[in-house]
Amino acid sequence: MSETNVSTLVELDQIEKSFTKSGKVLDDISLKINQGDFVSILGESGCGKSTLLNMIGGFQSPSNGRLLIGGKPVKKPGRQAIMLFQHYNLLPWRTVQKNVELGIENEDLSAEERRDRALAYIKLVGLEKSKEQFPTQLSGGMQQRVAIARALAIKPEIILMDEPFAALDTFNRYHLQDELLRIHEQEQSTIVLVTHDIDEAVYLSDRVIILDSNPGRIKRSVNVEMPKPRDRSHGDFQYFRKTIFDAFQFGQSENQLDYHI
Ligand SMILES: Nc1ncnc2c1ncn2[C@@H]1O[C@H](COP(=O)(O)OP(=O)(O)OP(=O)(O)O)[C@@H](O)[C@H]1O
Repeated sequence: MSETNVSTLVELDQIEKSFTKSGKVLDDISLKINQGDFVSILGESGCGKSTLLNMIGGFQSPSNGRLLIGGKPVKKPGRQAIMLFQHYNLLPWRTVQKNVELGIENEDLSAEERRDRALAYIKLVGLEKSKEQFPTQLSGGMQQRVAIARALAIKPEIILMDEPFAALDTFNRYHLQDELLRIHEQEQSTIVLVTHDIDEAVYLSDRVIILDSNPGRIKRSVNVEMPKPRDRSHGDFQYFRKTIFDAFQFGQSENQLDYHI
């Protein structure tokens, strides 16, 4: 295998993951993610997408293989990779401002520096007017924006997203996808997104990794070579959707598919 170069942020080399009860869940996963990449992982339910994300985040260890972030083995969760979930995990008794400050309370910052940094990311996600509100006063889309601001304030090297927009209605989901693209461009973040939504993967990603099941292996990697922001009605967009859809359809009857297209 080649040496990790400057732009490679995450490197998985022949990763396997087995659980005592479930047996081998992931097999022979080799993948490089460059700094600033937006990579989506698509696959059937239970194929190991969350397990893969958890390993990159240091929440679980590979059974075999090598997993490096910035050239160093991932041994435990840390600030290098932050996970965002479908449920926003905000503290209901804290305001937006205080929720965003939460992740940086252990950092060596004065109260003013902490407040200013949190506020900068609250502004970035367009919630400045809501900074003194509590989570229950916000829509689901706004709560997810708070969670995104909280993750960004930590300045992680990589943001891991496990179906972050699945709980939102279509309108809010499209809106948040556009926000995420803007943030990705502005912050040059590295993002790994697990999704069931082919349209979402094509709209957002530089690369879509399609996993097989039992055990989860990389079936196909598709580079979505289209400028952003993307037009969902463009022929090239349809082409990438179809390419990915066909990769799933192979060997399956249509009624087994559980994907939004
Ligand atoms: N801690 C664990 N102990 C035992 N088995 C586990 C554990 N975590 C995950 N698994 C098993 O590993 C397999 C992959 O689970 P995982 O949650 O990674 O799949 P997924 O692709 O994210 O699924 P979904 O799309 O439904 O969220 C499943 O069979 C699951 O039961």
